[in-house]
Amino acid sequence: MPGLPVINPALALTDTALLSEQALLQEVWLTPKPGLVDASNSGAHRDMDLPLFLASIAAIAPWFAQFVTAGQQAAELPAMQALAQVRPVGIACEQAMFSATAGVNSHKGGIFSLGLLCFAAGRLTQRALPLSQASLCAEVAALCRGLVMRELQQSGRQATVGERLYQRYGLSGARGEAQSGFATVRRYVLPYWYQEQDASRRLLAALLRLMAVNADTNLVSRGGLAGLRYVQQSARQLLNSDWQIADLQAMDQQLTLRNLSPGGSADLLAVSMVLAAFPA
Ligand SMILES: CC(C)(COP(=O)(O)OP(=O)(O)OC[C@H]1O[C@@H](n2cnc3c(N)ncnc32)[C@H](O)[C@@H]1O)[C@@H](O)C(=O)NCCC(=O)NCCS
Ligand SMILES: Nc1ncnc2c1ncn2[C@@H]1O[C@H](COP(=O)(O)OP(=O)(O)OP(=O)(O)O)[C@@H](O)[C@H]1O
Repeated sequence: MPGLPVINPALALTDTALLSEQALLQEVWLTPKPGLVDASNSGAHRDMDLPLFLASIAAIAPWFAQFVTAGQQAAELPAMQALAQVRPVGIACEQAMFSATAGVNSHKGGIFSLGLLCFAAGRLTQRALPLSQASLCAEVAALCRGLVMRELQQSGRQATVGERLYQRYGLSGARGEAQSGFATVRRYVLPYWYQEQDASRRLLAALLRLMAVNADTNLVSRGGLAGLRYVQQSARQLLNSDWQIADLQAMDQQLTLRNLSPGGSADLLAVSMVLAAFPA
């Protein structure tokens, strides 16, 4: 696939920030992705395309090292207090994204999840602890302990999509997934990572696995619970078959027609790519 950058395994143990940037690049170039922005089309999106995503990634990329540094600086704080140290960095990074995209939300979810991973990596390395899928996910879970209760259950706020969908359906979205230590990624994606030999097919299979199970608030905000169910069932059907690229292209058309975009699963695909670079 033209333009698809490849993660250099030699970086895996040393640079979570660089891995995060490469994961975002790989995610957006990966084609065909149902309903999402990719190299062929903008899926269900009318306000975004590949050049906008590349501009957004260029704006976000320098922040990943800031998340790692913030983690190193907050290494000695108890996990529950450390989250407050990373949030201003996350918000500044979101602002850099919105400046680069003229106000379009291209990567809010990705910034949140990858920012937490980078912050966790900084905290662990500063304490001379080994980086692994298990240690990174446990650290993110510890950082986010109580987040869903504080920000979604108790606050009662309905300012963002995620806050509204929690009040309405009890979906905890990106916060819930982080608080669980990326349980969806650990349970449904990483164990099957090397089942596919071809790099691009491996990523597409991982995306299908995510779409089959993830309670993606992007899908619910665009198509209600029926939209979420539709995507989960379509992905499950493909996973139970000998799926080919043409099947993903057909699914792309169906999701685009229905205005459905699994943005949360795209974010978790990037998280999966970063984690897959580390030992279990
Ligand atoms: C928590 C955030 C994502 C709030 O957004 P919101 O309330 O709309 O939440 P919601 O979960 O619905 O979705 C946000 C985005 O996450 C992604 N997402 C949706 N569902 C899921 C899911 N199940 N799992 C993972 N990601 C998901 C989508 O891309 C979506 O657009 C975030 O914007 C925030 O609080 N930002 C402040 C910066 C910050 O705290 N950073 C800390 C670490 S960097
Ligand atoms: N390739 C991709 N294509 C589309 N969305 C993606 C992609 N990769 C990640 N995402 C995630 O999807 C989210 C954007 O989804 P969406 O545009 O549906 O949200 P929104 O802007 O809140 O809603 P709307 O467009 O309905 O106003 C981003 O936060 C981003 O993290």
